[in-house]
Amino acid sequence: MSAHILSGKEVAGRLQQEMKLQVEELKRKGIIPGLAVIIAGNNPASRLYVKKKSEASQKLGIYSRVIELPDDTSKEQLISVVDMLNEDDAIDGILVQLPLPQHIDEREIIQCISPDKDVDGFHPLNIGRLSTGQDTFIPCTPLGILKLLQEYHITMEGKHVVIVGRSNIVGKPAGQLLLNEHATVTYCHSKTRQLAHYTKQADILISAVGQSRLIKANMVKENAVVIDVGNSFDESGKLSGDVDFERVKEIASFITPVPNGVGPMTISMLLYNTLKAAKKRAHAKGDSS
Ligand SMILES: Nc1nc2c(c(=O)[nH]1)N[C@@H](CN(C=O)c1ccc(C(=O)N[C@@H](CCC(=O)O)C(=O)O)cc1)CN2
Repeated sequence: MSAHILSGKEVAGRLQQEMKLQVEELKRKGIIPGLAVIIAGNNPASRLYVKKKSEASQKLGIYSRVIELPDDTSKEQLISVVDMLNEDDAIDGILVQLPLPQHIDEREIIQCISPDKDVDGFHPLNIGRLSTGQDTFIPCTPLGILKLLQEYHITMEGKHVVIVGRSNIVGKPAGQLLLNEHATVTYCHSKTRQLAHYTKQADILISAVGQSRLIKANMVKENAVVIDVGNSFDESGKLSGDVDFERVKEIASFITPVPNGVGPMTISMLLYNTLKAAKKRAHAKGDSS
């Protein structure tokens, strides 16, 4: 039997309808949630993602500011934009679209974002909070995966989750998050020997490497849940995930498609984190008045 499709598009749409009501409620209290996205350079994929973020924010009634900087922006210029946004009361969430141009060390920029406005959850303080199980901004893609699993009533406790990819954006925080949900987590990466040996053991397999159709049917256990975070292009230039979807769907119990699986959830969770930041502002305003 063919796997059930985990439709990120559908779930994200539902969550956004709920969040729209929450934005309206905040506005009634005099708070307009605000999100600033900084993009440096001309990476076409990054530009598309930023456009999606800005459009989705506006659709919900979130104030959206996109700051476009040239490819040769210096580290100092970028930091001064972040500093300015840290001080701006109209902005609840700040996001620096990654990757940055090669001459800039992402880590140096991310640690300048106020942890209270770090809606990507990439600041070292927020990473520490996640790893110690404290309330924090959880990186958008891992949080999107968690919400998607929850929406389809897929439990994580005691399951063996195998993550292929160890990026700071997806792989590492996804492992921390699912560990907090009491899963047993195995990380695989580009230096892992006999990848299939591990992937075949997964109850829940998450692939986040950006390599078109890396995960073949013979690498997946019968009835596994398969989450595809990949967004790359195949040899014919078609958008493709990390998973050989057509074959793997015959083996898996649940599977995310690409597009319309994890991608829309990433965008929704950015809105969720921005609302979380704005709610804190509303709370602080209420407390002081
Ligand atoms: N600062 C950040 N940078 C990056 C992040 C991030 O979370 N924060 N993640 C990725 C890119 N990303 C968001 O920024 C992202 C990737 C893919 C999608 C998406 O919706 N993909 C679609 C397919 C693309 C299309 O529509 O053509 C899908 O899978 O349905 C959204 C966001 C790296 N950088």
